[in-house]
Amino acid sequence: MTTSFRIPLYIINQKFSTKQKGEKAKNSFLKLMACTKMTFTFNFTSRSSQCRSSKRRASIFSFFNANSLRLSSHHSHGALVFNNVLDTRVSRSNSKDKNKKGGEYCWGLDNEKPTILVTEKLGEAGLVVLRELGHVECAYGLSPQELCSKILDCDALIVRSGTKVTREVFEASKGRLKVVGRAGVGIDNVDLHAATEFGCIVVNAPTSNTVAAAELAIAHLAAMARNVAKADASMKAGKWQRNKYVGVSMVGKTVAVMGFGKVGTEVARRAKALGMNVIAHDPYASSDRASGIGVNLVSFEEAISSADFISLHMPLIPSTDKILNSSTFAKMKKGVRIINVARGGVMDEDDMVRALDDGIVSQAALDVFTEEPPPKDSKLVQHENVTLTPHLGASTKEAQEGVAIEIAEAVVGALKGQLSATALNAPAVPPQVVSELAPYVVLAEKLGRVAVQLVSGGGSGIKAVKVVYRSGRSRDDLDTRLVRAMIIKGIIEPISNSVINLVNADFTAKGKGIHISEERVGVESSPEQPLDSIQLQILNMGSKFASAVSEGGHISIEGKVKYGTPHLTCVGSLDVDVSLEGNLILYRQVDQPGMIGRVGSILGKHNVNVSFMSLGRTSRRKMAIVAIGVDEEPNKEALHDIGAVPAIQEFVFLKL
Ligand SMILES: NC(=O)c1ccc[n+]([C@@H]2O[C@H](COP(=O)([O-])OP(=O)(O)OC[C@H]3O[C@@H](n4cnc5c(N)ncnc54)[C@H](O)[C@@H]3O)[C@@H](O)[C@H]2O)c1
Ligand SMILES: O=C(O)[C@H](O)COP(=O)(O)O
Repeated sequence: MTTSFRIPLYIINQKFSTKQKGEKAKNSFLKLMACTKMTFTFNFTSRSSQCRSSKRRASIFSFFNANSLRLSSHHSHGALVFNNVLDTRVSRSNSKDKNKKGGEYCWGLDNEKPTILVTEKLGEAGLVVLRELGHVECAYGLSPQELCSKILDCDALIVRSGTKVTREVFEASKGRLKVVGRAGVGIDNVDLHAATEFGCIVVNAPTSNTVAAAELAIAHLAAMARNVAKADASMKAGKWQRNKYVGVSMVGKTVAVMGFGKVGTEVARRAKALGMNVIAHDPYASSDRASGIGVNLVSFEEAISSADFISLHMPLIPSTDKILNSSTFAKMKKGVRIINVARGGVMDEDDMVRALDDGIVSQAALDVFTEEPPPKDSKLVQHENVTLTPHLGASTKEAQEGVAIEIAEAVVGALKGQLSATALNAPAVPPQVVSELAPYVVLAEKLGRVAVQLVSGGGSGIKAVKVVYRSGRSRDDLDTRLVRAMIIKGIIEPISNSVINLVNADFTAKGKGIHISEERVGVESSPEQPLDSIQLQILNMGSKFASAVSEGGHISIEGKVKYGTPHLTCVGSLDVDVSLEGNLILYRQVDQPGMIGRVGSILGKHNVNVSFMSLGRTSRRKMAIVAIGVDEEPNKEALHDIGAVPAIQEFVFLKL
């Protein structure tokens, strides 16, 4: 059931700052209806239980909180600060709602619902979440060519393990694809590198199928030990072969869990409960965590050579590709039994057939294969000592319901510009960090834009950028990744056709040969605010506005956040104070009376509205830098007239 209610908001320069949840959160919203200025529409879906819908309401509420969402009557500023990070927008809706009064806004991407393509079966609960936000198209069994042609019209793609999301898919999307959601854990079918390059965030659903996969591993282990599948087939063939299918006991046997992550840990717990001696190998797991559940972490060699059963639970990555091969099989105990519910690629399947034929491996139980489905005549598939399931590890009703919701919420969050905790190619920035850095993110991008326009001959030759953060916070209490990404966006976007976001910022800067260095300078300021100022230096480049070059010889500008808005506070070595909004004229003049009136009247004559003005000077009647904010872009004649004022020695017009 979907309930929909409209929440008018009147929130000016004020943060939501409550931790209320559920009904309380709803009531808070409703109270705000009393002082309506604008109408915002949110759809809350009430699923199986009240708890679920409360959770959803609370999550939307915390979304506001997390993004320091301040909606003012200027709708352009109503766009979430975070839009700058992943490039989604909250914009004026084309709603045909007859009851609407005044401007109505709703979540959306440039006035349109996003299109979400689902290429493999996804639980209905997930589809419901997705449909709240966008158009959902389920198209199963697409060929690579069909996927490439469809992707052009899609903002998000949701896959399981059966869809190969290759570089070609990202290329074909021509930048429209903003998020790939993997409804499950393994992302070996997604070209992460290409996704990052194209600024597409990849999220997965890592937790919901853990138990299902562990249960299948244990089911395979027990069924293999007791010949369940073979005995079943034999009986169905009309036989009664009690002596032929004598199995082996599990109690007291050693099982080596290879990969002590989420699934491996759950397998270990269950194997312990079966009375098995559990050892594990995982180069990255902590021995404390292992010993906490009675598991001994051992080396790879020890694990494979001492185990009666080996259960594989590592990801398929270059270092695990064919990690089981003829040389490792040779080190195993004769008669070892192997279970693989991880990925087919972690073992060499031809070598496995040989190890089975040689009796090194007495039995294998496999859920995953190098090629899925494997060829029908595969020797491995046909081997009498191999038991198979068609990649069913995650296939329980419960896991699929959980995975569907988990991935749908991650994809919806990413489409709204939120960073997902399960993002695989973007830094996981905690919501509170996003929240407090929100105004600095805007400042950072504006500083980048200003700086690049000050470079003479365009900014394409920029090779080195230095960012100096002044902060009253302790050294390890400042996460600059968001801010750095937005500086890169500000510098690169005006001089290229790249679209930069948090996913691809560092990658793009590197690709363009721009080295970004960062420095932290401790200052006496309230640790409440994460940053006192951001200074941006473009190194080793000439400037078209010589006054922007600092004593150190670099183009240098500095900015601060004041009253929640970004301000330019220093150009070169001179202090100014202008709000970074609209467009900016910077000029250097001889400090003398009448200059402000003179320039002001030129702008007035050309119908250019001045929004603010600031002057910084070396000393009385010497030299001054003036920054003038203008709402409109002055025409050539106006700029010429300003340049012709005798006391103005140089000037530059900057678009923010
Ligand atoms: N068959 C299925 O349907 C199914 C279901 C869920 C997960 N899986 C697969 O199971 C595997 C594990 O999933 P998870 O959720 O536990 O992932 P996870 O990331 O929680 O755990 C993987 C573990 O492997 C470890 N590892 C990395 N390199 C290793 C190496 N060389 N040797 C040993 N360990 C190594 C990692 O440190 C990590 O602890 C993945 O391949 C996943 O795709 C399959
Ligand atoms: O990595 C996973 O999550 C599992 O292999 C499940 O894959 P599936 O979604 O294709 O069932």
